[in-house]
Amino acid sequence: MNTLLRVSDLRVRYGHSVALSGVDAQVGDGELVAVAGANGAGKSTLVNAVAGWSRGRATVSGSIELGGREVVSLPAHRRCKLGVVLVPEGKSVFEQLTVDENFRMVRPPRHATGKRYEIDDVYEVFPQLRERAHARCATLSGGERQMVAIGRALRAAPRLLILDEPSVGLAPRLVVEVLQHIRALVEGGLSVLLVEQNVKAALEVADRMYLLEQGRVVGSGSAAEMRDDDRIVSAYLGRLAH
Ligand SMILES: Nc1ncnc2c1ncn2[C@@H]1O[C@H](COP(=O)(O)OP(=O)(O)OP(=O)(O)O)[C@@H](O)[C@H]1O
Repeated sequence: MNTLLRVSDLRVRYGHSVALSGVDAQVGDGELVAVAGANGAGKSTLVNAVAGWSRGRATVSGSIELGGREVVSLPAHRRCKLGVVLVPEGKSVFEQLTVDENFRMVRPPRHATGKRYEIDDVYEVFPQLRERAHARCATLSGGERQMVAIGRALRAAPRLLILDEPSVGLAPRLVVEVLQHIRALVEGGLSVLLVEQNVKAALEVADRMYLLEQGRVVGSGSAAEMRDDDRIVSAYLGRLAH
């Protein structure tokens, strides 16, 4: 499998406070890689750094390669044109606009290298949104809103889709549904980097997982290996559940 994203020795500081130190991580073509860790472990900092976003004054060093090209010093909009598309945590939809209007607002970059999703293609991915095409997003369920957010990201022709906690605030049934939609996109060839608090659900769909603790990768492996990792079992799965 070709490596699409290669993060090497990534360090991120907010002022004097170190949020990530020496992080190495990869995402292969057509791979779903999850990132897990406790609150404050550095998950959002990692995916924001990959996308070139920052919620504050972050100092980033190290290497971030996309398809062999160094992108660490490129601004977010240039990375987006190269196919790095981030859906941040929270509501990334325009609530007062309809589903259709949300999709129409996003056009793929002219020289997009990722797969282009026309609006009809997005409705193929999320059939239930077709029925709600003319509904204002404010009237949708949390799960549907998350699908709109992902649909908007697909419209930007991603090569690497980055999702920061897409299941936050969703009922368990919807968590599974949203994650299954994400898995289906990966089966279609997309590469996904997924931050997910619900580690059990993430391990059902991910190919591999990184575990972050205090800004460092303390464990990584295939979903099967991580299901047996003592830290994952004790912190997220529970001995009995296991
Ligand atoms: N803009 C900022 N300015 C200063 N410190 C920050 C900033 N953003 C994050 N941090 C700090 O960096 C560390 C990593 O935060 P981050 O949000 O990446 O963790 P996380 O694993 O995504 O946590 P959560 O699950 O709570 O979202 C934390 O100690 C946090 O307080």
